[in-house]
Amino acid sequence: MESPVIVAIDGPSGTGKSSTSKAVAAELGLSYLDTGAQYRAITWWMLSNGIDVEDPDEIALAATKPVIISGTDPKAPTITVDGADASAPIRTPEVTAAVSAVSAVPEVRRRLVDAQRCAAAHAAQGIVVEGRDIGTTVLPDATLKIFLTASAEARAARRNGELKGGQSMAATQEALVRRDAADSGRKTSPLIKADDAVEVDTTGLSLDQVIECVVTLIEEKRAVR
Ligand SMILES: Nc1ncnc2c1ncn2[C@@H]1O[C@H](COP(=O)(O)OP(=O)(O)O)[C@@H](O)[C@H]1O
Ligand SMILES: Nc1ccn([C@@H]2O[C@H](COP(=O)(O)OP(=O)(O)O)[C@@H](O)[C@H]2O)c(=O)n1
Repeated sequence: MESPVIVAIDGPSGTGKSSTSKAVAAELGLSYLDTGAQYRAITWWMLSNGIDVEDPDEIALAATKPVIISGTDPKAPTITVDGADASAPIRTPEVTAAVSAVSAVPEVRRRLVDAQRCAAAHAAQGIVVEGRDIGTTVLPDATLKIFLTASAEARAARRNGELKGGQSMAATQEALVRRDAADSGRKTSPLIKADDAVEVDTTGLSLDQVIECVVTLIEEKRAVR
């Protein structure tokens, strides 16, 4: 019996991790886990409960309090916090501005990484897990590791497209680069390409081309197992 395929897709903001991961998982009948949504969810809980997100000690003390549950159907992924749907509030600018600080706290990472590994272990058909540290820390033995990249300009343009012009391109790019730096520069599980990850620069590619590329890489891996 072939063991389930485990795919790790990491990379900075706006490279296409979520869009690609969901589409690839749906096409191949795999589960899907958005680990960024989990970090956003715990950040939203902290903000909603008056935790000072500039105080790592206060964050650490509260790290295990919220119950965070991710649904892994790529066609309809879900995330709840203490039983309530959190899919909308976790995408607000307030959460986006605070998530890197909360995510840098080891106690936060420890509880979420345990949950991520558990989800991967229970995905009978296999799973695509996207984030910042999946290939390096969460699932180092993944069947295939992809590291998506793109120019800061392309990523800002894509993000701005999503924000429906809520802020200038320059402001979006500046916020993106700042968060990338925070994620890459932190001590615990920094954003970095795993040595055995396949890098895909998506700058000049359409989303469909990226999806096709990743599906092909997975099928090639499966063929030699
Ligand atoms: N290669 C691409 N070309 C054009 N648009 C893209 C590409 N990849 C993703 N997008 C779009 O950019 C936005 C951000 O993509 P997303 O998958 O959320 O990136 P990430 O999860 O890496 O932040 C979405 O609107 C998505 O449809
Ligand atoms: N595996 C992960 C995933 C996200 N994160 C943190 O969560 C934030 C939001 O992740 P996200 O994937 O929702 O962000 P985008 O790439 O969609 O902009 C990141 O900027 C990181 O600070 C992390 O630390 N580790």
